[in-house]
Amino acid sequence: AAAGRRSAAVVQTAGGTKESGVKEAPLDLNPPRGTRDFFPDDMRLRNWLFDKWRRASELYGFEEFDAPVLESEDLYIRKAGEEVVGQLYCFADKGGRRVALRPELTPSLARMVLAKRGQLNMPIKWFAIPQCWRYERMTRGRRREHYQWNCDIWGVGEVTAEMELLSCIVRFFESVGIGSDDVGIKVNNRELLREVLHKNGVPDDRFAAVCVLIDKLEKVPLDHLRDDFRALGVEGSQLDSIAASVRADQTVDDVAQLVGEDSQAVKHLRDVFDMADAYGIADWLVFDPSVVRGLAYYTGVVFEGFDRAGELRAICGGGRYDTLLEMFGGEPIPAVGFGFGDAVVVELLKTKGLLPDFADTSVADAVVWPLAGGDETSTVQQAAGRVATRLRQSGLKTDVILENKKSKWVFKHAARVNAGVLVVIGADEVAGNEVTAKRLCDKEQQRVTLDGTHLEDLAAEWA
Ligand SMILES: Nc1ccc(Br)nc1
Repeated sequence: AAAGRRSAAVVQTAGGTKESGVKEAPLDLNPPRGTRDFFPDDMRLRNWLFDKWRRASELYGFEEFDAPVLESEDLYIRKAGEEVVGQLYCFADKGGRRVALRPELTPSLARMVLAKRGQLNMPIKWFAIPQCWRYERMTRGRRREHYQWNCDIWGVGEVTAEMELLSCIVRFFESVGIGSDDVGIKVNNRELLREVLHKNGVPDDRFAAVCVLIDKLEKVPLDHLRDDFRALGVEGSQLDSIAASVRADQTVDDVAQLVGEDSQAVKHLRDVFDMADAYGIADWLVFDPSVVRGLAYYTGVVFEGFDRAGELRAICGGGRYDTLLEMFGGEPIPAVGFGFGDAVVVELLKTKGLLPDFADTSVADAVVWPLAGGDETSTVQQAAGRVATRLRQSGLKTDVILENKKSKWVFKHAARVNAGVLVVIGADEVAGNEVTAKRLCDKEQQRVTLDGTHLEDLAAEWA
């Protein structure tokens, strides 16, 4: 790569060529297009968000797992015209194998479940926070990677699984100060659409592709999609009837009239809303028959978190996908899950003034300062190493001044890392097996012997 950057001025000389000096093309200091660097301040926010996601997951009894960021491309080859497949970050590796950076986690989870089939204690309730990728033409300048919290329940066909996931999402929102006035969760059931397609004579093998197109109706007018629907054999009054059935301004009763009150789809939907009170999430849920989500493999209840101000893209989304294993040649296992990206929720927190303040983050409890620079530099630096080790072994986050620094710099550094105590080690202190501990909030100080654990106790008290 370095060679690739060099534009060697090659001079033809008698008997051959030689590099006559190399003009280094400037290294591009930006991260690759569509990706992000996480400097410490960025990392503090990311860790804060991931910790909130982890706490919500563990509160609901989910176990953490992960899978490779790189998967066989075969895992994502689906024919329903999904954007996530059209933007696959895929390539041939050096062995000529077709691989892809995962655009989502669910297919990896399905592969893992299939690999361990019969050996897993069902139901499984697993969560992960994978980095997921897409390759999108940068003309739209959107990101090519994001971190997406995933929770999935496998082995439960009952609506109770949906309730666990919906309430886990709500608990997360509440844990970061977001309420049901700020955010709602639209809930629908793809089974409704399947029944409407049956009534309109659309063969079942068109269901997934029709759902992907219906999902686009949220952003694209129906007339712009008529050709795509026609390609699926759905057109004219048939299409108009289907489009009317997914209009957002309908109640569950309205769609029950359309598909019949004895419809399983209606029953499952009513079950969700009937159970919402028990889970304390009734204020969050909104029936919206226009929500189908954009993934081909959803088969049942689907849901989508949204900001009620209507300023942001969907915050999270998920649904039931009972037949996914069939796509991988396995016997189906009922499953339901959601994905929750790290971008929109941070925008929401910003608009609500709910981003955490890390100004008081304690990077270090104690700073150890060897007064180096003179003939005794090595002596005081060794003493600093011993003292820092003792403080660290006692559990105190301890920073050491690693080179000869002036006092003003040291005190400014100690303040920047929000340390509570500065332990100063001069040559005379070393000789007396002592150090000077300074409490930084009020400059009180004590000469402390290194015998016993008094230093650790004092440092812990002053940290
Ligand atoms: N699937 C996916 C992957 C990466 C980003 Br950014 N958005 C969506």
